[in-house]
Amino acid sequence: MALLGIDLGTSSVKVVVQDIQGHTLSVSKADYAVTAPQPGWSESNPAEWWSATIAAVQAALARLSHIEITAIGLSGQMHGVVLADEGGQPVRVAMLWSDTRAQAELEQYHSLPTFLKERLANPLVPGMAGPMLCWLAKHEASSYQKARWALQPKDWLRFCLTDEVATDPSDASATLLYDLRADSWADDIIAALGLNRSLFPAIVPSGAVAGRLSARAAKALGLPAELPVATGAADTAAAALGTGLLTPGPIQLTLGTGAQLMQLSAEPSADPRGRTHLYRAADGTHWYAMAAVQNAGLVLNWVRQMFNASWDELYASAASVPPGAEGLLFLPYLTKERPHHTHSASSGAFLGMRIDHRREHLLHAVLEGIAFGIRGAFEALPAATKTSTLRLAGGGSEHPAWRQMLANILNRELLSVDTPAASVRGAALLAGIAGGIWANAQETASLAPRTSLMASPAQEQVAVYNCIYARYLENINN
Ligand SMILES: Nc1ncnc2c1ncn2[C@@H]1O[C@H](COP(=O)(O)OP(=O)(O)O)[C@@H](O)[C@H]1O
Ligand SMILES: O=C(CO)[C@@H](O)[C@H](O)COP(=O)(O)O
Repeated sequence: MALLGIDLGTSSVKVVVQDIQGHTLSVSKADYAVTAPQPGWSESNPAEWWSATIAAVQAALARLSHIEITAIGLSGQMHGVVLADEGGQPVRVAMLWSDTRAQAELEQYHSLPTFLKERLANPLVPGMAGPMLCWLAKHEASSYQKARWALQPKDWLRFCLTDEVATDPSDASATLLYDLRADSWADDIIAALGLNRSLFPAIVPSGAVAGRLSARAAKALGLPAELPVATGAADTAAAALGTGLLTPGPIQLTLGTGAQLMQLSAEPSADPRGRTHLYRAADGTHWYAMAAVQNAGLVLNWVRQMFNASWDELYASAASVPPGAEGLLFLPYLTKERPHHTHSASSGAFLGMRIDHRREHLLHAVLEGIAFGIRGAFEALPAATKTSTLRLAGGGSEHPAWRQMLANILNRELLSVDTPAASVRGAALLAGIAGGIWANAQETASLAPRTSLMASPAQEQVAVYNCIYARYLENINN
């Protein structure tokens, strides 16, 4: 008996086959493109998601012989929107969380009555399904009208697997179309924005069976038809479940194309300063506060392309150049950042460049700039000052020199969670709940991966970084 987890990330799809004791039997991944056809736009082609999923599932299964998959679970990048027709065909490419074209449409949100805005319990940012649908309705009315469904990425993928449409609370709550108190689509807000309510699917618990693998999808993946497919969860929520984070307290930092700092809460308490998000967790009982960083791995991807640098070269610069890159400071605002600070730079910059700076200074400064951005987000979480340790997860957290830089800049101990990919492990656990292995998320607690100390802040560097961080804050506030 084994479980199949699929995580539809921003840069790649990850697949895991896991046994019911929580051991990883096989992993695979397949990449796809994120494109920016115009400044501020961020899109992916769902057809590439589907072909990458087929390739990754086939590759994961090919490494195993005689494996019997009991159920499939999903997780995925959050906030974006796929407009699909009745049969699930996308009517245009997907718009992603890093897309900022709907900035002007936020005005529609700002003009909602306060009692309605309060139900959203979240800061208003453009890269969420709600504002992006307002943009589509206004600027691409033909696609908007052709659409039968407006889906989050992993919900579209499940549609391909099962021919059934659904979403779950963790993804629905991250659309700016959800009432966090009532735990349902915010019908009156959807109506006030002039959006069509019937675009949004039923909300089904993350660990419920949302459909069964269709004969067509089964043939493509090389699996038996009729396997139960769990509704699944948003990637940050799935990462908490996958790392065994099932109670309020610890703060977890997930580094991927974006970076997220999250902490579970027992109550749906919105951030009164409007700096951090509040969403539903994957366990069906908690909420979580999240400070999300747009400019994390996507800036690493950009700098690698610009400088034609390998991952090793990029990370080697963390140790080969002294803290502060000898006066060079990078502001990582390549896309509009989420509102952790009252002000933030509206574009990226290298500041303090001199003739003696070499390529590795630029690479090093980029790593530092991203880490300063993560520190800003961390400090926006109300519990940050009480926390001396952070749990670290995600595909962008693997290099020791980068982890050490993060520990020094955040001035926190970093714990590693012993799992190759947290979100996809969460997806596999949700498959287990849908498949009847566990009754609920709490029952997976005994499978939690081990944590161990991975990096401690070096105090002499912490002091240096505190000064450079002050310079960073001054510059982003200008
Ligand atoms: N050595 C590395 N190989 C691949 N990606 C890396 C590496 N180091 C950092 N990254 C970053 O991590 C991201 C991939 O992490 P992952 O958790 O798979 O993200 P996602 O879910 O966004 O696809 C990439 O966008 C990249 O910026
Ligand atoms: O935007 C957020 C959270 O607000 C991310 O959770 C995205 O969902 C992307 O995650 P990765 O694909 O970078 O892991």
